[in-house]
Amino acid sequence: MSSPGSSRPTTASRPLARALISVSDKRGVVDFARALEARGIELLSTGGTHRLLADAGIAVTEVSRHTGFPEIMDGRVKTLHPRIHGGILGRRGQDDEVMAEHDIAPIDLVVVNLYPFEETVADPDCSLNEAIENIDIGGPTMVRACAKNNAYTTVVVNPDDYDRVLASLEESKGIVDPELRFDLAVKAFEHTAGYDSAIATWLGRLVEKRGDDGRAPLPRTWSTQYHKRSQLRYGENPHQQAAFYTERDPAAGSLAAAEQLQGKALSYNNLADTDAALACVRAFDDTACVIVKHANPCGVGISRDGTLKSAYELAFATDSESAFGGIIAFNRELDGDTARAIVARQFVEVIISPRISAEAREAVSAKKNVRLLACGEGSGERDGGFDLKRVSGGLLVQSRDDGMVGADDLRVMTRRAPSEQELADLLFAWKVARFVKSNAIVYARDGQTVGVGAGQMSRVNSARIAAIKAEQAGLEVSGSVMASDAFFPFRDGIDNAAAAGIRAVIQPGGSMRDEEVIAAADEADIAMVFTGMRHFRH
Ligand SMILES: NC(=O)c1ncn([C@@H]2O[C@H](COP(=O)(O)O)[C@@H](O)[C@H]2O)c1NC=O
Repeated sequence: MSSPGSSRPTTASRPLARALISVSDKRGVVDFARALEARGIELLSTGGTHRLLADAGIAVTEVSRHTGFPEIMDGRVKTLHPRIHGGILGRRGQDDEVMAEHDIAPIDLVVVNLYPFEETVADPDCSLNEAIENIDIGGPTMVRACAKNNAYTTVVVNPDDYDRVLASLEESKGIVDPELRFDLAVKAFEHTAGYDSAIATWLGRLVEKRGDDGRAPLPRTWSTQYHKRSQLRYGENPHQQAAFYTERDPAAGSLAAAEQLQGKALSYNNLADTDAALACVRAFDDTACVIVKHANPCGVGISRDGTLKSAYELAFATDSESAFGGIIAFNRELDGDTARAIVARQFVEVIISPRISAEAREAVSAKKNVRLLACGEGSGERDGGFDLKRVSGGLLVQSRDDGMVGADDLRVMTRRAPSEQELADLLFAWKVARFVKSNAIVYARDGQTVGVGAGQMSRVNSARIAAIKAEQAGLEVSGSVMASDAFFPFRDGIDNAAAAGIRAVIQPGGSMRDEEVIAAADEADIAMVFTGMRHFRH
């Protein structure tokens, strides 16, 4: 660990003599306080924490007794007193005289965690008053003071760190190691920064105008906190620096919550592509497999016989060339049969699945470099999630594209309505198209992608590429359906599809030339439905 541009404080400390404990999250605090007491450390504490410790038989002095000033205003003022803050902030050796003059006893350890603001406002019915009352003032003030004075004092904001502090006290004869004090101080500033950003974000929504759609407005300032999970070898390219940051408590089923069971360290591109694969496979209720290459699905399959292997084989068959070195995602437990089929057939960078069977683990272990991830069950997302995109000098923020359409949302625009099978294929192709970079064209049949055309500047070219892919794979376009992530600006897209034998089309509609496009479909006896929803993905 190194701190740029500064030397690490190593000021010699006296043994820790006095601690102040004031916690909302009371997990583990009784045992911790008891261990401090056993070391002869004097304990001070605020109302609720004091009651808990005293009831447990621990010798503890109430802060109000220590300051000679009662807790007032329903706890709004408890620790905001010079005898507390002077005791925390005094520079040992330098401020001793002034401390003695004002009868301020040094406080060497501050154990504080804050009012649960985020948990409180997570309730959609939380009132402004409730939110305001859950803004902790005294806690962050002590935390910041103690973190600032870490040359002499120790601050603990997370119960998970109690053991580290006790171990250090044990090792260094009652003095907390300076490296640990500094680490805990930085953690404390991160903690208060995250706390304040949560407050600013929640309140920052209230000062912005609610849109016509009735949705809660985006906050005035964007300041979400992410925590460094791992330093990556490099970014998208070897000359780029990179790291993986995650939410404090990632949702179950998310990439950030996934456990890596084997394989090389995940790279930046592995993480980005795995996220794309996971998002796509999660869109399916049926047993599905998605293979992603360079952020686009190159093959998607829905099991025809209930086995995961069948889903994988269909996905692989769409574009076996691109699947080489790809990312494979499943929405069911990875079983031994499927794992064996993968490792026997192809080079794969990452396999991710909610759960991995012991047999599958054994099969993949033959290829020790393959990264095997279990992400757990769950949607992987929390409501109200946003996509962020850096632009020069700014940040674009949008709510996630989680718009779904079902059979009832579709408008049949052509003389011929899709058959039941065509309708199922259309909905499948539409789900896949949502995860393909624009312009996206997906040909599909019987729960299998037949060809995927991604990321082209012209929709017609995406359609051509999808056809080329199908031809290369030896899959029949004739009789398939086509999904387009956005409307067809001209009838040529439909004319080409008709020439290739496409039987049904799903697209948002909304072009100036929709009538021409519909006429082209009618001329070819193609059934076409409009979703009324676009899925651009840039
Ligand atoms: N007002 C104060 O002076 C004050 N001092 C400490 N607190 C908070 O009071 C909580 C603990 O309260 P109690 O020990 O009464 O359960 C902690 O989350 C702590 O951060 C305060 N509360 C809010 O600001």
